[in-house]
Amino acid sequence: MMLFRPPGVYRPQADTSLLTRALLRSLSRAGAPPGARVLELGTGTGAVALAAARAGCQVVAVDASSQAVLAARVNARMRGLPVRVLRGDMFAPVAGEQFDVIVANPPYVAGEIDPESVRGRARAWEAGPDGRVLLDRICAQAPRHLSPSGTLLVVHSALNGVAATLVGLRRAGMRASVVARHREPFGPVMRRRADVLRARGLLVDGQRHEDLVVVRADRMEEEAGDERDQWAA
Ligand SMILES: C[S@@+](CC[C@H](N)C(=O)[O-])C[C@H]1O[C@@H](n2cnc3c(N)ncnc32)[C@H](O)[C@@H]1O
Repeated sequence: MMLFRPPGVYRPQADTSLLTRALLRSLSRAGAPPGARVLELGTGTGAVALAAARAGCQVVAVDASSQAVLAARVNARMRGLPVRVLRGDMFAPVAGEQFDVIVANPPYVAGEIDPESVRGRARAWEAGPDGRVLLDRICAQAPRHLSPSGTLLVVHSALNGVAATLVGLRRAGMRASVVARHREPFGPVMRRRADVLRARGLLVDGQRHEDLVVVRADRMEEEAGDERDQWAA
């Protein structure tokens, strides 16, 4: 069945499928909680959230765009899948809630436009000077929305700095690593922006591809807590 996608809503792309595959792999691992509570940040058409619901998870999907919220609700209803779709800024609509898995394919294209002020289709990709405005918020805030053994899966371009994501997550008390990587030719947005990014040293001459990465981070506050207790004793 085709996805309903009103104008301005992100068309699922290579980053969407890379993240979906990583999520399904993670859900099928031994020890993954059956009927896991899954949160998707920035759901767009809901493609990733639908895959989680199909796998038997209890799914909440959030997006800042009213058109995306409409699309995700319609797509879930057309398939008879129970996805709770909420409109709002990142974690705000789920304040105080915890999840076993959080997934995100956030905006991550570097540019001069302030992502907080952008509206329309560009909201799917505009992510500030180094493309990390939303990524850094996710790294910092995910731990408090994860259950004690919860997992974050976030996809972005290696151009945003994989080390920055790993360091940000480790600083937030998570065990983090790259679990998937895929080389993709630039899409239309990156082709238009390549000259600007090259001038700022973010691309090498002639580069027309980017590596997409999925970073997985597991909460380890229990272990950290145990260690702290040991030292305190
Ligand atoms: C790259 S698209 C990904 C869409 C979908 N998850 C997919 O993979 O096909 C990023 C999504 O994040 C949403 N978004 C942007 N800023 C947001 C924010 N502050 N809070 C929640 N969603 C946001 C956009 O509207 C867009 O739907």
